[in-house]
Amino acid sequence: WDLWALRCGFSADCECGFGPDLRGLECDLARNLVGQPLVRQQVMKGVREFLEKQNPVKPLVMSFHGSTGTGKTYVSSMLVRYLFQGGLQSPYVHQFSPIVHFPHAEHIEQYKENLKRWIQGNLTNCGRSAFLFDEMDKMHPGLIDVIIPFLGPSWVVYGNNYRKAIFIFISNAGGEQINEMTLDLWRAHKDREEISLRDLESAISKAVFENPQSGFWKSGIINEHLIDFIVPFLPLKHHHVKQCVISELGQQGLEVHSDVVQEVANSIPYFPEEEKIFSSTGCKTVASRISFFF
Ligand SMILES: Nc1ncnc2c1ncn2[C@@H]1O[C@H](COP(=O)(O)OP(=O)(O)OP(=O)(O)O)[C@@H](O)[C@H]1O
Repeated sequence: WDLWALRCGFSADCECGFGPDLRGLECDLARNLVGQPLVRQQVMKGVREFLEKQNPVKPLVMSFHGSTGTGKTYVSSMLVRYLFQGGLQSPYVHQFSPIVHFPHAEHIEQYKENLKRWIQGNLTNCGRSAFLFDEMDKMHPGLIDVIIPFLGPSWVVYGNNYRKAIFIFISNAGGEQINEMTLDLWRAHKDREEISLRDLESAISKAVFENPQSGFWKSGIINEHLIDFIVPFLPLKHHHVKQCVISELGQQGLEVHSDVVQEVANSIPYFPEEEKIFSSTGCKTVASRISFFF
């Protein structure tokens, strides 16, 4: 018996390699995701509520927003790892990156057709599929709206029930607004974690909808409220970066020396220019920087 067989043993859904381990996900997020309490809360709420329903009324649609290196890709891959056998390598988990899949603006009509067919084909193959759309801010505006029929509550689309699917959008759009609001809170001597989810959600929706550079520009996905959970990733502070350094040292099998931890964290740029409170690159460059200090 391997662990996966045990996890799947009693679940009818497991035929698509789908065997959710929500406890594992919750533990991993609590242990390893640094400085993102809203993310933990929103992701767990979203996935739990969705999976509790035998017959969900619509697919689960989550949109991750935040500036670079704050953990969006990290959380999305962790999430699919606890849902699908093989995680990102599962044949039922599909990733799209505009630079790779939709590079030329002049081919947008062809991309629309391909994307619609691709989603439809994969959902026909397995209703429990997951679709990850990376770098939504680099997506040509208008393209993403072809998937609207798959995101809503319709019973059937093109003859199939697609309401068990999971869609995740990832983007830097809205990151500036999140950082600005977090900074305002800091300036008001309030805790970073006191930030209001509701205020963030509306600032992010407005920012992505009104920005012509965003894949969600004037998108029906925003207008028709098809996103169930907007997940804001807050900028990380110096002590969060130190935690990333410690966990990266552990992963690389290196000894944790407090002076190295401090030096790596100090070597990263912080904003605003004067006060240097939040990391400009989150934890993104931590892994590559460690080698400079050994
Ligand atoms: N909040 C966090 N907690 C723990 N580790 C983190 C966190 N944020 C980032 N990291 C570390 O930094 C690496 C890079 O982060 P990640 O790729 O998730 O950033 P991102 O938000 O997707 O950035 P980008 O917008 O540039 O794609 C991760 O693989 C992880 O090791």
